[in-house]
Amino acid sequence: MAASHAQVSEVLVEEKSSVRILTLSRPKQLNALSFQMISRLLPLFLAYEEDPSVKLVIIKGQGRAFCAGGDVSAVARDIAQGKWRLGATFFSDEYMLNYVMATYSKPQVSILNGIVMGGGAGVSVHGRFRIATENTVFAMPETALGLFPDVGASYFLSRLPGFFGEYVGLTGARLDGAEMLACGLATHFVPSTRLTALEADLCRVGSSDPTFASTILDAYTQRPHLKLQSAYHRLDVIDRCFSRKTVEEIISALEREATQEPDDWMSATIRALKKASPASLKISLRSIREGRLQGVGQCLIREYRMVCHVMKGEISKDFVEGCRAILIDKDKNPKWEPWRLEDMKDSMVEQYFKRVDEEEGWEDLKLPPRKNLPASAIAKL
Ligand SMILES: CC(C)(COP(=O)(O)OP(=O)(O)OC[C@H]1O[C@@H](n2cnc3c(N)ncnc32)[C@H](O)[C@@H]1OP(=O)(O)O)[C@@H](O)C(=O)NCCC(=O)NCCSC(=O)/C=C/c1ccc(O)cc1
Repeated sequence: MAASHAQVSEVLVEEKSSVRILTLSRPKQLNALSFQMISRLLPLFLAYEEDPSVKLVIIKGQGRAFCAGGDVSAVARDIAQGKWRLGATFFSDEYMLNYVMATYSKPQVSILNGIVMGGGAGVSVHGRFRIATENTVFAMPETALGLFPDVGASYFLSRLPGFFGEYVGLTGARLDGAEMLACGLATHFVPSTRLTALEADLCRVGSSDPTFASTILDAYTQRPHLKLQSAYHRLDVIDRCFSRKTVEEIISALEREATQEPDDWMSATIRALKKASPASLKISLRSIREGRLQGVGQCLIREYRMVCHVMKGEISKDFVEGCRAILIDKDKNPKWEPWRLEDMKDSMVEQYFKRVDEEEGWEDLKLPPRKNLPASAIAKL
């Protein structure tokens, strides 16, 4: 099927010898992923995998963002009009793309020279090489939006050192390029002034064996210093608090630490948790914990069940409320339901992890078979 005008104009394609460069191009919306973008990226990635003349794929963003996430406002509109199944189609295609990237047989180089949030992490972190710069701002902000870290985040967050993934996923904390590199979300750090030269060098790669791209990237990478206030210096406190079994225990542990040694980081962390959707916090914690024991495909299948429940809104309607408060009315004052953590009962959390089976025609996410993959194609974190 021919690509539509929106598909073509929102993802720019350049062919440079054996390399394909894909540029996410909705700069005014910070390259938020539209349905058209996802449905263009997926067939392109599949075609490049089949094409022996393609050895490497570069993905980057136009303007000040790599990608600020899925286009939340479009989906919130659909849900408000009772069309949550349209959103489900968006997610199934998006997760499919995440899975293809996580199991991709050729190196994907993602250039993260700006904002990387939510769905933006999903189209980069699963790939082989992730290049951070001094402009990178990474976050998984979903709990502030009534959602949960999806796009395979329960896989990649649960693989971060200690309980850093729980910290990043529950609080929506922002990480800079140095922090992304330190925790493993990025594989390299390259100053933005060197990106043009790096891209030109990568275009000379003649093999899809990742060691060739790796040698080029190693020549450009730097070891940036973590800033003094970096959360990555707090791994001991993060592990002590975010390893707790429940969200309530995590907050109590942080509050105990704060009475002993109050500081700005501790207050900001507690504040972020208290402002987030209680329903989101509880399902996110369980999702990351389950992710620790699952492969990337299993994580995506489980997240798809969860996101369909979120969109159906039969347990909580926090996603529509979060979009209203953050992106539409921008009053930053969501009225969560339930409002208190203790009112989000285990039995309610449990429902998000079940099949949506009473729904006519609803099916679990079916991931495409991935055959004859080289050892380097396994999930990368
Ligand atoms: C911190 C940001 C990234 C930058 O702030 P800023 O520098 O002050 O810039 P603006 O907030 O003015 O953003 C510029 C424009 O981009 C738009 N935008 C900025 N992110 C977006 C965006 N994810 N979407 C749709 N317009 C956006 C934003 O609405 C605005 O549009 P406009 O008011 O018309 O100028 C800020 O935009 C922000 O918090 N964005 C939302 C980040 C976020 O929550 N990302 C989504 C995580 S959840 C996710 O990825 C999955 C979502 C999803 C859920 C269900 C689905 O079915 C499909 C997808």
